[in-house]
Amino acid sequence: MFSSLCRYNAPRLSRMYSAKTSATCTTRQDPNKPKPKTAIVMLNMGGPQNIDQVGDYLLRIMTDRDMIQLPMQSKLGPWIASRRTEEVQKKYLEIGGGSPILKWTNSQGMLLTESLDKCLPEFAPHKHYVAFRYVSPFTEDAFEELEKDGVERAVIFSQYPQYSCATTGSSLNAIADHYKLRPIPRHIKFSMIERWATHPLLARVFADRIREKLLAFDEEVRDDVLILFTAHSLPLKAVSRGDTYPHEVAATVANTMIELKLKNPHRLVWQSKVGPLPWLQPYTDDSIKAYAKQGRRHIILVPIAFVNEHIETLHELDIEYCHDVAKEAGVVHIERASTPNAHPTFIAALTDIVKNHLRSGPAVSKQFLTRCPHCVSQRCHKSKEFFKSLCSDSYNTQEPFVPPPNMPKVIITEASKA
Ligand SMILES: C=CC1=C(C)c2cc3[nH]c(cc4nc(cc5[nH]c(cc1n2)c(C)c5CCC(=O)O)C(CCC(=O)O)=C4C)c(C)c3C=C
Ligand code: FES
Ligand SMILES: [Fe+2]
Repeated sequence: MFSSLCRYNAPRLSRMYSAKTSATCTTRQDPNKPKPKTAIVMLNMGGPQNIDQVGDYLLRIMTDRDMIQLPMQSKLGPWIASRRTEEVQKKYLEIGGGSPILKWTNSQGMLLTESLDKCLPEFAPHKHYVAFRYVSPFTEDAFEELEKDGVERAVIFSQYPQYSCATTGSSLNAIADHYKLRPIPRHIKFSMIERWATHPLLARVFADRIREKLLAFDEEVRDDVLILFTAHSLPLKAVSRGDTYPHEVAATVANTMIELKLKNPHRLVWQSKVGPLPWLQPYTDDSIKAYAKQGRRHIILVPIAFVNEHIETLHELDIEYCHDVAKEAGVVHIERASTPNAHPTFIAALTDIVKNHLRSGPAVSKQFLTRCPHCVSQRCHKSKEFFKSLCSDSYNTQEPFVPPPNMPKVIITEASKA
């Protein structure tokens, strides 16, 4: 049974976006909205909205030295990008013509700010700004827009739950670069949420997503289904440098298993390697094949480092692994857990994270200010100094993080079901 692919309808993009998309494209048009007081800047890498954007998107990724360091990068990066373009364009065509990441980020932003307006009236009105690293709406545009809107405070909120210097770190460096070229708006109080891998409601939403799919298995095998958590891999060079991403992903996995309260076996495996250098293993496709050989033929794949659907889930997991690889390996039944998307518990998680942050900070965490043990990048050093100064007026940067006393209360509103 290869039902993930059959049952899942890849969301079709309702319209093609122009080259430059507003950072607040779904909220900007409303003239009745009051002037925002608090900006929620949602950092992510972004994905191409149509296949014409794929070439430039890949070029930006492969030439970003925060993302990956290649030998002779100025030549090898563009070469890998152009060699990959046609193949990646085909994949985007197979999932509806582009990445749904903008659609999901906007839905999450709208639901989050609605919910914040209700529970934090002292900071309202809140407005979300989408800040993508490699495609429009770009990070720089989001900051220009929030300055124009005249906000009083801005929360820089990474949408990667687990921090990596390659992903969130790269977006933050782009903000530091942006303000090298223009005056820093000192009247705005800036602060940052750069990681939230261990938030209890994140584990709860992943556990819900797994339970949804466990029900599709026959009762006799349900307790033995192998839960295969899968995350985007990372070059081994970055792991050896001390990037925190692998252990933060493992922490989300552990919390999810605790929340599930099930005795099913589980493992963490890695997907989406790019380029010639060695990356963190075991790879997801190899693991499916190897487990099938060992006789483990009932599997759920759980994308644990993505909060919304995109090419890595809709194509790599659903089409390549759940369908092609699993079928060939003789897997009897494989399912793929949905990503959080607009699940009400996920919106409650985002709300709780921002609420705790705005109420008790810190504006910038000590964890962020500490570099990887083997980091030699002056860019990282300068960017951390920049954020220390940018966020210093907002709260006491020395204030320790106070985790919520108990499991936060989940207030489920009539948020749209994913
Ligand atoms: C070049 C090196 C890359 C590193 C390191 C890397 C880390 C990394 N990426 C994500 C999340 C996503 N990556 C996505 C696509 C994507 N990633 C890379 C390269 C690296 N990623 C490329 C070249 C691409 C484009 C697609 C492809 O060519 O295969 C996406 C999908 C975006 C979308 O379609 O909407 C996500 C999400 C994480 C979490 C991560 C970890 C450190
Ligand atoms: S590479 Fe991690 S802080 Fe520089
Ligand atoms: Fe990636």
